[in-house]
Amino acid sequence: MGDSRRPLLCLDDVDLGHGDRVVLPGLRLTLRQGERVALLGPSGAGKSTLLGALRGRLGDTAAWCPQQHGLVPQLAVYHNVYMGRLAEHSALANLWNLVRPLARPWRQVAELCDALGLEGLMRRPVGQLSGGQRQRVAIARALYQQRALFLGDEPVASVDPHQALRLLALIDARHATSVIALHQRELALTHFDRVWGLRDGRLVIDASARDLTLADLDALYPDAGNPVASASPGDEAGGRP
Ligand SMILES: Nc1ncnc2c1ncn2[C@@H]1O[C@H](COP(=O)(O)OP(=O)(O)OP(=O)(O)O)[C@@H](O)[C@H]1O
Repeated sequence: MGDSRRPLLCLDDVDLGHGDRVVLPGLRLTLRQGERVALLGPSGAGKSTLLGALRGRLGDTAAWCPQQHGLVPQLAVYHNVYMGRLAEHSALANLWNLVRPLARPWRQVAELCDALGLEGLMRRPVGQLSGGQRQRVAIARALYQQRALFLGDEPVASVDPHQALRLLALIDARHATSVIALHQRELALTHFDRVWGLRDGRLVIDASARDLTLADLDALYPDAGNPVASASPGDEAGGRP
């Protein structure tokens, strides 16, 4: 299925990193239209580095949900979500909106907040929300951007497994193509079309999800054989057995 879809972006022997520091040398991969890709790998493997590079190349076609959320704690949920499209409005409209929210964006943000279980929190400063609620505000802001493609750096890391599924379904409903970093291996197999797996600076898995097993994904994690060490990422994500 993957190969028949139109390539949106191809990396062919590209070095990715930060300044002089190469993290992912000689990377080769193709992102295809309509494909949902799970990006897996241990901490420090280069998931954020790869997402940053995709984001740089895809530009305004991609909605972006960063790992650190980038929310302004003093501002209300509404204003944080509205920031997703700040650049589309004039400075005057943005200033006015800060004092007195504009009717149309308010309705659109309210709809998103309802869908994300944030109803009643539109006026609440983000600094007063729980970690899971902040995560959903960050997703709302990315959805509000209304782009064709979604790039997410662990957007479902701090929610329970049931909620993770709901959030991924919401992302899917609004974006045909997505690349999402996550630690929940089962979700990667059940919810995505393709898995990219990074380890030791290399893309060691680039395969259709239906051709992979949990054992294949376990091999990405150097501590997979050690129950104490391997329990921690899943416990944080709430999704590993
Ligand atoms: N701004 C930066 N400057 C230099 N090196 C960086 C920078 N950001 C990340 N790195 C390094 O690049 C490597 C890959 O980091 P990256 O954040 O891409 O990994 P990750 O897989 O997203 O990790 P995590 O799951 O912990 O978020 C790490 O060795 C990290 O120290």
